[in-house]
Amino acid sequence: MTDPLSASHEAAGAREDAQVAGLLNWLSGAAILFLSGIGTKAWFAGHTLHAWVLWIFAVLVGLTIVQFSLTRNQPRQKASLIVIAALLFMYLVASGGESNTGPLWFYVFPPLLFFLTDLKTGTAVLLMCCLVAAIVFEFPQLPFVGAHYSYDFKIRFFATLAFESIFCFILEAGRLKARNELVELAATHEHAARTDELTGLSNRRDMQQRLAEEFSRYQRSGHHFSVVLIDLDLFKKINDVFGHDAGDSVLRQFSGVLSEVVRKTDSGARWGGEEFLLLLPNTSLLQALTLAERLRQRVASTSFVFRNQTLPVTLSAGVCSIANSATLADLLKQVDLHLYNAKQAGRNRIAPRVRQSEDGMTTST
Ligand SMILES: Nc1nc2c(ncn2[C@@H]2O[C@H](COP(=O)(O)OP(=O)(O)OP(=O)(O)O)[C@@H](O)[C@H]2O)c(=O)[nH]1
Repeated sequence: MTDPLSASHEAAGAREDAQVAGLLNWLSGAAILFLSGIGTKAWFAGHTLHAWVLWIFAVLVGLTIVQFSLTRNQPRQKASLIVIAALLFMYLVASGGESNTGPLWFYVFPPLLFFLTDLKTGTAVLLMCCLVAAIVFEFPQLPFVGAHYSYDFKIRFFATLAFESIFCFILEAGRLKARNELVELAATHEHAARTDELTGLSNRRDMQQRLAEEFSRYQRSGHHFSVVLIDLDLFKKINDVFGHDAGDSVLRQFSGVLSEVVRKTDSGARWGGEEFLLLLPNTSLLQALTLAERLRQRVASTSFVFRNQTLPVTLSAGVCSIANSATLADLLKQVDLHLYNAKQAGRNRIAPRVRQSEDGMTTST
């Protein structure tokens, strides 16, 4: 049977992905504006090559937006942005940018890295870039290195960068911890709102949502589904004779049997007091009747025990397919009517009944 808790986690994950996608686009747009603007300034200051390099980086960032809109692959977009940012900062350190101010942009790198990737990868990339910066600082005669930095600048640059990186790391670790706790809490609350406390099955509210989703899927794709409305027989008697705790125990034991009998794709919910509703996707009326009958037999042959006393438990059920109903409300009305007929016919049975005709065809009445 489908698990309401994993559904809550999936919903939270999808919401977060959508938020990150929006933020990434905003960030990329801002980066393009900055790079184009500073490139233009460099152009007018006579630093033609520097201007072209910055514009090329602006185009590369633009390409990551195009890449994401075509593939919807967020991890790949993030990886591309990390590579672009690392190359840009390396270029700024090696060339010195305008008036040797290039390394100042390096301070943008730590928070950006921790936003784009996890703490471990972010730290690894940051250390690697710092190593390259240290080599550039130490060996200004290397090819592609056009900047010379003073000893004081180098010391202060690494000291402040180390301070900023550690600070960013601690903040990000705290943010992640708080975020995980919040996601867990939200999922727990959402799970509680969808679950019946006594049996652990979905509650009526969750089932109504599932029914609405399945009905719109049926309208779109034409895939049939069926429902089974189950009522435990003479349940009041169990409560009266054995006590309310015994009744609660029967409801829990029955839920266990129900979960064992139905398929993983089916959903079962506690519909009301001692009533349960099964939603069976891609299931015809006859298939649903077969499953309901199997469940009835299983319950009738199971020993429900409470404090060493065996309790008499049987069920009656109504079954209906969406193929025989115009609307969801009509489906629920019909299945309720079938349940009523099963009760009227003497309980411990399923309605409509299945008949084997002379030509071997199976029909329901
Ligand atoms: N122990 C327990 N009993 C419940 C719970 N919810 C509903 N009930 C009881 O279930 C009983 C249902 O009784 P009825 O509606 O008369 O139905 P029934 O005795 O099952 O008779 P039929 O449905 O006609 O077979 C009532 O006594 C309710 O109090 C619950 O959560 N725990």
